[in-house]
Amino acid sequence: MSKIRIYEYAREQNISSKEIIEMLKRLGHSVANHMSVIEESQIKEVENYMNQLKNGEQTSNKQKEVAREQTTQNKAQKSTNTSKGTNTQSNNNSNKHSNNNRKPGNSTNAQQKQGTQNKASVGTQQNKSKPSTPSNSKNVKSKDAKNDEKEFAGSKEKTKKTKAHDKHFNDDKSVPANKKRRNKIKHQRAEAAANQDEVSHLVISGPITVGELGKKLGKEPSEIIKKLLFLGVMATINQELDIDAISLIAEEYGVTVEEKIEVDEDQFELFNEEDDPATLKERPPVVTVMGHVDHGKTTLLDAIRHTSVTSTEAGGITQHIGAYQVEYNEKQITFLDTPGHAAFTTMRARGAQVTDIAIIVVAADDGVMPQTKEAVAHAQAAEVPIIVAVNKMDKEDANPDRVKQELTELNLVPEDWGGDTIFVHVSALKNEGLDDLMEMILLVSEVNEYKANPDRLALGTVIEAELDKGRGPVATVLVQSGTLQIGDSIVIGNTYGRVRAMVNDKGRRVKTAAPSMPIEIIGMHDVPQAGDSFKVYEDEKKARSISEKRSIKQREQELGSNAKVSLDELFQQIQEGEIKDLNVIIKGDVQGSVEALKGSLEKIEVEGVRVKIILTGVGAITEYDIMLASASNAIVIGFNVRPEPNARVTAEQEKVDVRLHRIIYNVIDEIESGMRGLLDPEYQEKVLGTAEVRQIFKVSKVGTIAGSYVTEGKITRDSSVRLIREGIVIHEGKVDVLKRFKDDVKEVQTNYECGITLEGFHDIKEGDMIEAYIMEEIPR
Ligand SMILES: Nc1nc2c(ncn2[C@@H]2O[C@H](COP(=O)(O)OP(=O)(O)OP(=O)(O)O)[C@@H](O)[C@H]2O)c(=O)[nH]1
Repeated sequence: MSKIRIYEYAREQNISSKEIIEMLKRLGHSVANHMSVIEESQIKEVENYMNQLKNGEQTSNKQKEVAREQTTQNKAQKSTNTSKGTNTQSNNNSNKHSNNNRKPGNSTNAQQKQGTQNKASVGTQQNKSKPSTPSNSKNVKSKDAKNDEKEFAGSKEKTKKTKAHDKHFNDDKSVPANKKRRNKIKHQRAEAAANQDEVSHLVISGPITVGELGKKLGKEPSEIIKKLLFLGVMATINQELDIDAISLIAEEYGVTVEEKIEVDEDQFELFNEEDDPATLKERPPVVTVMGHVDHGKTTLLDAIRHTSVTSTEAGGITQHIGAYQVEYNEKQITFLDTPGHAAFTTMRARGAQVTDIAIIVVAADDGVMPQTKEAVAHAQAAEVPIIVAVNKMDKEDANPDRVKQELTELNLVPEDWGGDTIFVHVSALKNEGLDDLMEMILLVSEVNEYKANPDRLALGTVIEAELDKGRGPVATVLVQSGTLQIGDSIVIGNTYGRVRAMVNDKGRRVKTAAPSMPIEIIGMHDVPQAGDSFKVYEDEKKARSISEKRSIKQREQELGSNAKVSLDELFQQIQEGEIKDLNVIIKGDVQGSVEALKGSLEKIEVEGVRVKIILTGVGAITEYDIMLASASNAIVIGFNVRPEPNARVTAEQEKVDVRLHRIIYNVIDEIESGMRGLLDPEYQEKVLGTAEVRQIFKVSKVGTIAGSYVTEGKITRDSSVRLIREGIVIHEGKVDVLKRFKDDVKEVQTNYECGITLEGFHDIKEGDMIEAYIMEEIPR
């Protein structure tokens, strides 16, 4: 064994990779992550370090022997306990005792193996293990704090030699041993008492580092580190401790800890301000209509609007904004008239859920089509109730049973077939079945009791927004809670302003907008984006400061974070418990391969993580696929297909991991490796550019020359290329010759024409796209 990756070594040693990384860092080696390779010499250093720690602990354990004897009986008794609560209480004891016979630092694994017995130990490094409850911790302290105080005294002698009072202790060699000990304890108590005067109660609002905790407790960080070590946690001064670890450490100093959950005022979309149930009033349901192209969405929405208009206010059918309300049986229903997918994808990707009910329109003469499947996937991913409108029932070849059959395969089982999905037969063209549909919407909404508090400052979501030449930034928003009023100071996305005017869906100016009401507003300083949240504040100054904070935060996030799942980080996220289902979207060239891939991927299960396929489809990867992936935290697999150009841009913006393959085995291997943390992340593909084949020249000795036009980036002589026909990869290989006019050239930039021949491949056609790429090493 000369070179080995950290996670492999960690596995061998039964220690977490994090702990090994931590040790290496302390030893002055810079390592990137669990995939980093370590040398044999480094391993030796780590082993020495572990031995030192082990010996150190054993020495201090000896010092504790007397104290331990007192608790031996307890231990024996406790080790036979099986109830979780009791074991939790014994946690500190068992931890310390087990320090005798295990390597330091392997606490995490050891704890995991011991099951609940050690579960409540300070799971700081993993940050996920459940804490002991405060009452348990108190019990821990009653017996163990005293031991720890002694042990702590021992450690202090070692770590704080330079401090004056400790020097005095150590130098005091003439004093007899017993007296020395007595002095020490006295000193310790005095110090503890002094500290208690200083601090007896801490208010913490989230994780803090070891150093910060030391400061708050008036203790040296090294003391805290030592204490953590005895609790089985290796920590550095800059390591963050969770609230449970903080409580345990603080309690050892007799300090109580209170966790104050600070609400990040500017991140208002992230938390729900709970309204008192008594203040909640019924609100109209918000409905989105989705379906395959030409299955009749627009006709259906028009018919619904018309029904409502003719029954309530003749004449005013002009729709001004992308959402409207209709009245039926004296109840209001809000319809979002944005392209169905956008309502789900763009908004969900931003964390906004505006739709209560999804209507999936399927033409009875055509059945389930690719966009029907997509629509169903979006609605299912958003977990909203679905009503199926089987449209075009007036047509002779209408076959509603086929629709039912096909939708059953997507887990939408009709009620009359024993399922719970409502199917309504309609003809949007002939205005038939609309009453049924409206009644079903009201029924679903009655069952789900959609409610909001109208008597508060409003909050909601932007449906669409634009810059109007005359009026400035204009946004159509949906009020989701509270009542929006003219003059309100509003933060909307990253901009703010004062609501100067509001126009409703009938084009009328209004002064207030209640929950579920779509409204067009003007008065913002900038144009927000669809899916942005808005919130009203008491005054404009506050709104302005909140919006500034939001802008800064967003910029920081854009710069530094990648919160989405990527295969490279998957293993880490699985280990940290962030992922249980790996959501995957598969797009492929033919249905057969998509199905085969789906079947194989669903069989993979690693460390309790399953692959969950949320959408499959045939054809190029579209922007909608990317937005769905972004909204559902999924990765996208393209099998023999490529992303459309705007999909590629969106994937970069949304930081969606798109994996493109031509061999099923490679896909399976890659996903499985990612899940096991074995992915080799050293190389990644970088697309250089794309050229469109505009003319074909067949030359007898040369073969097919593709007269091409570089539409994006550049094509280089030494790049690898893919030939793409209608979104499907026909060939992968190398450029043979690259020419501008008669000259061989090294590269051709955007907006230039060129002649390209491919190595060993001549079946090029006009309209094909040539994508050039290189394999690039990922900097570590
Ligand atoms: N026979 C019949 N035709 C219908 C019905 N509903 C819609 N159509 C026709 O189907 C065609 C497509 O309808 P649209 O409402 O434009 O379909 P869509 O789903 O909105 O289509 P896109 O907006 O392009 O996505 C039009 O010619 C409609 O007249 C129906 O109930 N019966």
